[in-house]
Amino acid sequence: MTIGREPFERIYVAGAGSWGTALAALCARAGRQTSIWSRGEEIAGQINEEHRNATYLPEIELPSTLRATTDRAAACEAEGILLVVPAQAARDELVALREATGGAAMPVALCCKGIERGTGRLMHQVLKEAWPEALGAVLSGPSFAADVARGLPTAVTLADPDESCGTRWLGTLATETFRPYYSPDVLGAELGGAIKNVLAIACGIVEGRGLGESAKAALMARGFAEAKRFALGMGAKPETLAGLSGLGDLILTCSSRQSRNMSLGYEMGQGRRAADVIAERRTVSEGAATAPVLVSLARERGTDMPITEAVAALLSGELAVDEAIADLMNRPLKIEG
Ligand SMILES: NC(=O)C1=CN([C@@H]2O[C@H](COP(=O)(O)OP(=O)(O)OC[C@H]3O[C@@H](n4cnc5c(N)ncnc54)[C@H](O)[C@@H]3O)[C@@H](O)[C@H]2O)C=CC1
Ligand SMILES: O=C(CO)COP(=O)(O)O
Repeated sequence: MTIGREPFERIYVAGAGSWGTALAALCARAGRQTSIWSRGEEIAGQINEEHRNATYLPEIELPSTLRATTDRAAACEAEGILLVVPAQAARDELVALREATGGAAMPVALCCKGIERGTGRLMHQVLKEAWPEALGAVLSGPSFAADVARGLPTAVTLADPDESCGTRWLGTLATETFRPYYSPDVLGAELGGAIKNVLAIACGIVEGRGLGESAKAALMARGFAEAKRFALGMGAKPETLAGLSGLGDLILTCSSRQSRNMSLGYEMGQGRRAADVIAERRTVSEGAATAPVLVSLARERGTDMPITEAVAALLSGELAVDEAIADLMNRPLKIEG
């Protein structure tokens, strides 16, 4: 396998939130001709004129070569697209991009971490339906936008069923401080990223409620067990779950209140209603939308996911924190696995 040959030289980033902006800055600094699409004129103007995204990544000076636009026609010039809108907005964005590019066979790296409400589809399945000609890949792993934008060392998974396209993505994204590893396992990479967001809410609740470090470690380990149970049942590979996009991202997101999911859980643990916390934020907490969908999928498949069930019930207000803890602790004793 020859890694990193023939990078995509022209990149279009769909979404100018924190992660889209960080990835666009990464590509532009690596010398790629990069355009970033924003829904709003204000952010596009700021990026072009002040080289800053004051709303989503205020402390970072962006490269002056990065061009922002509100016109999806810019995607026609690209050799590769990074999709970085919230998971629930992915389908509409992909349909619009397909129209803008005339249904081109475009490499599209899916960077959002979530499962679609209503359909239970993963992002690569949404891509297949919304833009069947596109060549899908998944970029996932432990990577806070602010860390990547600052150039702090980061390693992630780039999953692509097509090895030659995958190695082109590696060559496109790799820098001295950003290290993508190739995997063919799109399903595993996506599931790890989507499920860890739900588990991070649970860890935040434990921290916010002051239940201690031992409880948090137990939750992470049992959370990982249920993530693995579900993902392997769907056909994901165990090594992907144990890797950067699975265990790696679970550790990061559960450990830091920099995570929007973890901090949402923290506020819930402090007694606030999830809906109130979500309503006052500008940024997305993907786990809140993914939790109920994941519960439905797990029930359909007969997979036991007690922590995910508890998070969904806490988010909807059906259950109080202390009741959820008591339910989890009083389950029948069983063999670990
Ligand atoms: N921020 C991070 O550190 C990381 C985020 N991600 C994932 O990237 C995805 C995007 O997250 P962020 O950029 O952090 O979110 P964000 O909350 O910082 O920004 C969201 C962006 O999406 C846009 N947006 C919102 N609704 C939209 C819609 N209906 N149609 C089109 N655009 C819409 C917003 O205008 C904004 O530009 C999420 O799935 C997240 O899990 C993945 C890795 C790291
Ligand atoms: O996915 C992330 C880090 O890898 C970011 O997590 P949050 O969306 O919870 O902030």
